[in-house]
Amino acid sequence: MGRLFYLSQSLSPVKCAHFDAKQCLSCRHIQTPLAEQLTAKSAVLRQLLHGLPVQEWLAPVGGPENGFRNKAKMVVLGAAHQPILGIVSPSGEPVSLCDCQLYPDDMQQLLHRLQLFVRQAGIPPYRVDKQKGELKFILLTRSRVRGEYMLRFVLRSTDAIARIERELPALLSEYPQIKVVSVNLQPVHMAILEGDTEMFLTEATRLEERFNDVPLSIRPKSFFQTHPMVAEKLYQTAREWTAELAPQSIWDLFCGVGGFGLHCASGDIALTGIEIEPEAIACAKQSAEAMGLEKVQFTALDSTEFASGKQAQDKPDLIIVNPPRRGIGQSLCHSLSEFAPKAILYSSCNPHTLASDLRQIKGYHITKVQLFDMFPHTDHFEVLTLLVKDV
Ligand SMILES: C[S@@+](CC[C@H](N)C(=O)[O-])C[C@H]1O[C@@H](n2cnc3c(N)ncnc32)[C@H](O)[C@@H]1O
Ligand code: SF4
Repeated sequence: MGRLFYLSQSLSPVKCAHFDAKQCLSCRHIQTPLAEQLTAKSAVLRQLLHGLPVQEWLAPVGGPENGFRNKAKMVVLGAAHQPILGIVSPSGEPVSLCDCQLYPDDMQQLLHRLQLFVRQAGIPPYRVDKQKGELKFILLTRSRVRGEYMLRFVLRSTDAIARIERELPALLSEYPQIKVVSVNLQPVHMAILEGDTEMFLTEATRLEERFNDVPLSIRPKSFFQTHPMVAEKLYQTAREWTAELAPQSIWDLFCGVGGFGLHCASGDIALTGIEIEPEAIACAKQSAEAMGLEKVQFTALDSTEFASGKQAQDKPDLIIVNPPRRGIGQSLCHSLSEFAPKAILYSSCNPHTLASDLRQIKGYHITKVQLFDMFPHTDHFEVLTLLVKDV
């Protein structure tokens, strides 16, 4: 593999007091310098793709070692008079992670302020053991381009909404960069993070983001990449590889809010984006409109059904797939082999399912593989792979 490419170089490990105290073990490799982590990830990837001929291994792409993460999912713990936003440690104690260094400084500051907000509003944290209390999680997402926030309260019932609304004006005047506030109702006593009902407490319902020159939107239920700096490079790379192929038409399957397709499309290229979550599709449509793209169609559908259904008759030159961790599976691998587009661009956050899917797609050879370090300090990473049809 070529030289590592970093936005910032670091040879010494990052220190995290919570990790050292065994309070939070999420970053299991945080004591290893980032460059070494990436070398180890590259070795894992090579091992998993062993036996698959790869023409070119490109240099892995990394970012800064902290301050990169745009999304915080905080469990609300403690009591109404002393709430804690964080996690339950492996030894069972509540730990505040408002100072987690993965978040930018301004986000850490806001998390501390939100801890105070919960206290001032007097909202009782939900107690899993007693099945009592109201506030389960606080979800905070930051748009990098504008430094703006989407704040979501996950509540057991509507009982605490009046208390949130009472304290909200003071919070919003102190933090005008909070643009979207909503309540998500999750009434079930289960480990799931959020429920179906979303109630907005602000007029705005989406956060504006921009990667490279592409405007993107973040809505409560739309998937969005959590490492903007590396995601931006991932999309840009997909765009450059696509330009070399000069396709007339593209499918972007599992398109989310459209990041890949919108980077790769242009006025001349027809783009079809397919995604299961309607909120994400609404965002993608809005971005396409803002970009003035006309030959674009985004539809909320199951990707596998779409690819195996009648609508699949107009076969594209390029199919982009960016599935969840489970991969695309046998049926979609089969459909891709049958459609036989000129090329397939597969971006994966799980190299295990990627390796098994690649072995099931027939009639293609892998021309490029590049690792993107989207999840520093963990075992996870993103991989972009280009498959070109055999002649
Ligand atoms: C890893 S995310 C990628 C999203 C997008 N490509 C991006 O770059 O942000 C996977 C996406 O697949 C969507 N998804 C999950 N199952 C799906 C299915 N069966 N058909 C279509 N989309 C699905 C999820 O909602 C999610 O938006
Ligand atoms: S998630 Fe934050 S607090 Fe936990 S180990 Fe990583 S850096 Fe430390």
